Amino acid sequence: MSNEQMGKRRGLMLVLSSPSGAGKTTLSHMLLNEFEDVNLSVSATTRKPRPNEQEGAHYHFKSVEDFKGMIANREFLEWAHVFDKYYGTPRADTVAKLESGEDILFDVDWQGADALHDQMPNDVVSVFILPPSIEELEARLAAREGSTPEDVARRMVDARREIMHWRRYDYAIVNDNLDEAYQRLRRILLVERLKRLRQLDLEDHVRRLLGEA
Ligand SMILES: Nc1nc2c(ncn2[C@@H]2O[C@H](COP(=O)(O)OP(=O)(O)O)[C@@H](O)[C@H]2O)c(=O)[nH]1
Ligand SMILES: Nc1ncnc2c1ncn2[C@@H]1O[C@H](COP(=O)(O)OP(=O)(O)O)[C@@H](O)[C@H]1O
Repeated sequence: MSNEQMGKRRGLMLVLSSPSGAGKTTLSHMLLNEFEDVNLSVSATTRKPRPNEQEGAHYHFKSVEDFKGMIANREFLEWAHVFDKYYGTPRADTVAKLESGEDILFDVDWQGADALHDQMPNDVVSVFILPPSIEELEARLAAREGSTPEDVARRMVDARREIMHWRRYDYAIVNDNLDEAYQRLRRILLVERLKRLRQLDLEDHVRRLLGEA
């Protein structure tokens, strides 16, 4: 069985975190463009859909009552109350996607990353994206469309707080040269797919090797 003929595999949960401005969105888009079997996690939320948003594509839209019922039934891997709305990662959807061999990309802060790891320790692969320097991080934030000096200053305070948690992650990538950083990210994905526990055909393969089938 060569790598190209790799059999059925269990998907993985690729959890990316970074301080705002370090390049997480840019790197995520590159990965989603290259790999059609990697998709962004679809959260549930109590906020109203915007005109261009479709149920199940961007979010699963829920009433507050339904969302609270789902919390009580432990239907979320993790959830949070943000800007007066609820957001959460549905457990059953996530497990079904992993079982169908799909990789799921999560763009969450360190607390979300921790919660996902607690619930799914064998499925989460976590990566922290670091900026090359504090000056460069500030320059990237300032260069973003619509950013104000107050906004940049606030994000820089938040950035230091987020960076302090970098040791919790399996991998860290310094996003200096974008192409180099992306190559590292895709190598992490490709090698993690080869983990023994994710190659679901191996048990049968080895049984056949040993003449036990
Ligand atoms: N814990 C948690 N936070 C989430 C989830 N989905 C979105 N968020 C957070 O909710 C906030 C709003 O999400 P965002 O995508 O920026 O905005 P929206 O699409 O305008 O609602 C951000 O801080 C996200 O990190 C989720 O499934 N779990
Ligand atoms: N390696 C890089 N070199 C230079 N600019 C970058 C690099 N990576 C990202 N950027 C730019 O920095 C800004 C912030 O990146 P973005 O992906 O939006 O960050 P985040 O999602 O972490 O907040 C964007 O304008 C993006 O084009």
